[in-house]
Amino acid sequence: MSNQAYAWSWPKHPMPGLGYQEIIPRALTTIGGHVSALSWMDVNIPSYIVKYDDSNLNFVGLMQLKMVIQEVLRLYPGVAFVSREALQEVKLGKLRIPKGVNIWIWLLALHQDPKLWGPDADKFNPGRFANGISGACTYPHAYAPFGVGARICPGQSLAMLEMKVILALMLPNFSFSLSPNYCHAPHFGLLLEPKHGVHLLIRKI
Ligand code: HEM
Repeated sequence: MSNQAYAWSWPKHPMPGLGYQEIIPRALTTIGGHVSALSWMDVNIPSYIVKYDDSNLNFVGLMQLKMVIQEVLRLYPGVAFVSREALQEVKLGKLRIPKGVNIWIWLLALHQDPKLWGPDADKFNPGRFANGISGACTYPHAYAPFGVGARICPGQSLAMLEMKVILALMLPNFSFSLSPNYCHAPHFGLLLEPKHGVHLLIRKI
């Protein structure tokens, strides 16, 4: 591939799969659309990622990449809600929940509540995770892209590792920006999906 820009469209995945099939294109779109917002890193995106042929692993880079993924999962949790059934009547604050009622916890609302995340709750700001999840929001359980409690996603560590590896291989070698054809339309199917697919311009670095 020469260093000219290529248009690329990541189609909607034909079958609902594990969340990262949606998260990787979403991460690239978010990164492509927010290159200036990443100036908090004070470095170019490609330079902070590990290169596998380097003998010195760049752990700071990996931490920052983790923060980028965490922020993408906050704004666009692939699994948009988790549900629980009340096995017995329970009181949550002033709310009485009868036995047998299904409760849907809508992660988009939880992840963008300014009372929990501050006034920039709707902004892409990976730096908020610099001191971990508890440093990013007032109530750590409010961050739940992998669910909560006993039924929390058992694949979360594998998923985070896979996303880091995939992005660490792509970002040092290609730059991404949004195509003028991109239409921002998060859509709730079984997963939170880009309704019209993902359109990116890719340039070999
Ligand atoms: C970005 C990727 C992923 C996301 C966002 C994600 C998210 C979730 C969420 C929100 C739940 C529901 C948790 C709850 O109800 O509290 C869940 C459950 C589950 N996930 Fe994932 N997941 C991902 C990747 C994976 C991977 C890679 C695996 C396996 C290799 C996996 C296996 C499972 C299983 C088996 C459950 C059901 C757990 C149970 O009900 O006890 N997930 N996931």
